[in-house]
Amino acid sequence: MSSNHIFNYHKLFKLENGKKVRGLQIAYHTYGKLNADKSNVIWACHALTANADVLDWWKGLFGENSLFNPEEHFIICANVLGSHYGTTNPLSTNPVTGLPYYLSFPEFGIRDIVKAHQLLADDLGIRKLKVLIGGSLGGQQAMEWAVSNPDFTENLILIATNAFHSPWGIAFNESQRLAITTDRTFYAQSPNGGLKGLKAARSIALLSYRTYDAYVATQVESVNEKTDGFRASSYQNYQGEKLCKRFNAYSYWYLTKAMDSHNVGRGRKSVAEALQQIKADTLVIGIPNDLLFPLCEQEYLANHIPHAKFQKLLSAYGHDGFLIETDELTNIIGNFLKENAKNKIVKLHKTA
Ligand SMILES: CC(=O)SCCNC(=O)CCNC(=O)[C@H](O)C(C)(C)COP(=O)(O)OP(=O)(O)OC[C@H]1O[C@@H](n2cnc3c(N)ncnc32)[C@H](O)[C@@H]1OP(=O)(O)O
Ligand SMILES: N[C@@H](CCO)C(=O)O
Repeated sequence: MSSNHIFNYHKLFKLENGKKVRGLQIAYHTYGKLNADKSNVIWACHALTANADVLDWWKGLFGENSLFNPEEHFIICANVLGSHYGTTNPLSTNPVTGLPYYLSFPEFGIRDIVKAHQLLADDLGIRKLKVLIGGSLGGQQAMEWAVSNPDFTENLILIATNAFHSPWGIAFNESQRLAITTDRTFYAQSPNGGLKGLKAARSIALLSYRTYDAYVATQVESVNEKTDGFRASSYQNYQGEKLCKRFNAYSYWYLTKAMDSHNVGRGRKSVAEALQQIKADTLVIGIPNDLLFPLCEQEYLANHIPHAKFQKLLSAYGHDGFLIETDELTNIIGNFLKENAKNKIVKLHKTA
């Protein structure tokens, strides 16, 4: 049902900052079949440390018998530039030197990720998306794509994301990079370089992805006698180690930089004017207790994207709720898509 592929781009890939990537490779998954009129494409953009296998990390929303299912839809998810999961990244071999890039990898931004995915879409002959969806860094990509190519997407779903990364978000990312650079092995430039730092970085990041209540619900002690060895401590260690087993510090470094530089207003008249370029029917979803991407950021999006709808997603988890609350997301997004389809039929009848 799922197939994973590699797209090779044979020309030089020019980044927003003028630097170039030679031999760009994009790892992507597809599920289901493209229908005859190519009107069933769902494109999912992944967040910071996920991969192209959206049926794995977003199960419940994506999968057999789910809202986005391969029986009905042609689902595409591509691994982002700089990530650990198959797309060109700092551990890839630089064709010019014959050596891995590590810290010589060029800095890139959300626009470069989107530009790469547009090349992939063009190569696949995809002219229109039925749905473009993403949360967090995935939402930043989906938004940038809908701004830079407004006719490409029919329905846009933006979850727990923002129009430009906030000083608060940048400060969290910088703290994580500081943790990585205290690990001197980061500069040794080997595949395992900086892993102790990465462990600390993930521990810091989790504090922004979760909530006080989530820690109380899962990590509270059952006895009063403890003075050390707390569950919450072992949880932070475990989560840090878990990421180190599946990711690398260099990709993490560059991807947090890409998130920092996200700003749909750069090089355009303003952030508001950029958002007004969006033509897709848009649903913005915010999580009220999201510490990292607070609700005011999604309210701003909904107020500036033409005719956007806004919905709250309740979650005890905070920001990471967008990956976890798939039943509620199914309800909210399913209703939005049904309503849109109904309105389009009514419009067609009126104009007929
Ligand atoms: C190739 C790949 O593997 S990609 C993996 C997919 N990852 C992604 O897509 C990135 C996005 N995903 C995520 O960020 C996360 O997976 C989320 C937000 C969806 C869920 O987070 P999780 O870490 O799975 O859930 P949660 O915070 O409840 O932690 C549960 C884990 O912590 C462990 N744990 C819980 N409490 C403690 C504790 N006190 N001490 C030690 N370990 C603990 C559990 O045993 C469990 O371990 P497991 O993951 O090995 O089963
Ligand atoms: N938990 C997400 C980041 C939060 O958007 C990830 O690891 O990709």
